[in-house]
Amino acid sequence: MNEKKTAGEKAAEFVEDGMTIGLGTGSTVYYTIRKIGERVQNGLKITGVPTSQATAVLARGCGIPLADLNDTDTIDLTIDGADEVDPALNGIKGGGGALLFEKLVANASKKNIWVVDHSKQVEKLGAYPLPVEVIPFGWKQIMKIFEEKGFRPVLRMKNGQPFQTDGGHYIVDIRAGHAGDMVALGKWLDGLTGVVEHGLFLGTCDLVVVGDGESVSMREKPRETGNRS
Ligand SMILES: O=C(CO)[C@H](O)[C@H](O)COP(=O)(O)O
Repeated sequence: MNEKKTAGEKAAEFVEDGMTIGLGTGSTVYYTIRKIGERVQNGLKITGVPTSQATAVLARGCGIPLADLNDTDTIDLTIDGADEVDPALNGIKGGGGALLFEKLVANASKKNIWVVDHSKQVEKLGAYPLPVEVIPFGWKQIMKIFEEKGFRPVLRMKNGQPFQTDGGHYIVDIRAGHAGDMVALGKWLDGLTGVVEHGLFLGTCDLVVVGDGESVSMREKPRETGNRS
């Protein structure tokens, strides 16, 4: 069973006529976008706000009308993937390198749904390398800081060159498993000069749709979960 497909397609059912929809990036939300595209061909009227160039190309190919985030007042719903999700629906994102635009779109959205296969569910965040988006100037200085903290940083590469995000930045993947307090880690990263964004999405996700074997399950954010960061 293709769990990414079942989860991705299920989430497309939450899209309603007239909505502005944030379109995430990755191989799971791919199926959501394809399904939304089918519904658009059958008369559904929505506007999509893409979180990456790759998603814009995909959505355009599916016939979904698009708008830039700057030309959008409110996003009703964003559907996106994730690399790890804990029981409180906090997560790590950015495995595909689109974390900055994904977080901007997510923060502008009334509701956020994540689509994942069952392997993405974890008790505790941090086994997955945490992507940190940094400016190219002086990136080695930031690597040094991460090394001193024991985060074992790795500059993400593509075809022998540093991977470049759609925003023109680099990504350093760090091992944050031992950090424990992810809220404190997120705040520390937010305060580091040269760091543009990080892949900790805390309090962002309202509902996760999980492909699990033959079935799909859904979990809502527990009420006590705090603010987005
Ligand atoms: O954050 C992301 C891209 O920046 C993706 O949503 C995340 O990496 C999950 O991708 P996939 O569905 O391909 O496993």
